[in-house]
Amino acid sequence: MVARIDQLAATITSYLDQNNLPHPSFDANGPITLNLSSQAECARSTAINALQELLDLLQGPIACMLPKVYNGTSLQVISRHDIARKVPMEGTISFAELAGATGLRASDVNRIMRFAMSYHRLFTEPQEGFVAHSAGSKKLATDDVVRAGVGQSFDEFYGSFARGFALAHETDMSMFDYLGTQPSKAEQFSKAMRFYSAVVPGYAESHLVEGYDWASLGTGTVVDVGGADGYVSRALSKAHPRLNLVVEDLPDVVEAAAGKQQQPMPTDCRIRYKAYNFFSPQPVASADVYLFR
Ligand SMILES: C[S@@+](CC[C@H](N)C(=O)[O-])C[C@H]1O[C@@H](n2cnc3c(N)ncnc32)[C@H](O)[C@@H]1O
Repeated sequence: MVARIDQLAATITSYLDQNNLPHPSFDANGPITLNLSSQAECARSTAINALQELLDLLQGPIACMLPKVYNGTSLQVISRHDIARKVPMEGTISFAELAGATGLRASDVNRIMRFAMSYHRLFTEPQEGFVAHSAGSKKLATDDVVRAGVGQSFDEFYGSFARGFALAHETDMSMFDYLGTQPSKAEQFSKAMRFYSAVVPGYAESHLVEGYDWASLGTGTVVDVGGADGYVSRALSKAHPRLNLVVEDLPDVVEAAAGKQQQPMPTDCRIRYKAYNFFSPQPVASADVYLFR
């Protein structure tokens, strides 16, 4: 399959070269479309299908079942605050200036923009802390039809997921309040979180456990905010038994989790459970880490 993709890419490249057309690029001055002949266009769509199949094969059958639209928050924010038009056509603007222009916090702007850069290939960061356009973000800034399409998809449709849940379930409650009234659905939600971490490779808690220098915290305190039944904290505690862990979640979840803790735990495990609503002030002051995932 890879040889076939190579061959198709060569067909496209040779058409572009022969016709003096720009090669695909996310650079701010890169082409938005390739203007291919019907034969080269056929090579392009065949290559895309083959690459998609290769990607699916490498990601495996579970990833093929998962929705692709959960990661729309950065596009929602970019659209709602018209960020593409706040970035200059030439040159850069700092994250801090973008924060000032949008009224958002600089740390939020930083995370949202970097996510859009890596996931959607919108904007670039040519110098640390400074944003410039990519081909996609420049198009978003200059084409009101593209802006409308992104706004409709991510500010209107994506933004109504929460209310959509309430309508679908004929309730005025938020999803988590609703789950609190439906034990079997709450159990499904809790298992679904295990599904993501145990079955979907990129979400495994091992990345969190192995990706940070937890040992440097010694007997420090880690608060696992919205920690569900504490499976992430248990994995952390297993690898770093000296850590003190506090799992915080809504009362129903904590109650159910505490019930499960009758199962044997490692004797040196230091995990406490605390009922807490994260829209209220944090009750555990001065922890070393507040974990939110
Ligand atoms: C997406 S799950 C993530 C669970 C876990 N942190 C993980 O990494 O799998 C979100 C968690 O936040 C909890 N949660 C939702 N609203 C909350 C609130 N207002 N206060 C505290 N926890 C909340 C849910 O009960 C759920 O366990």
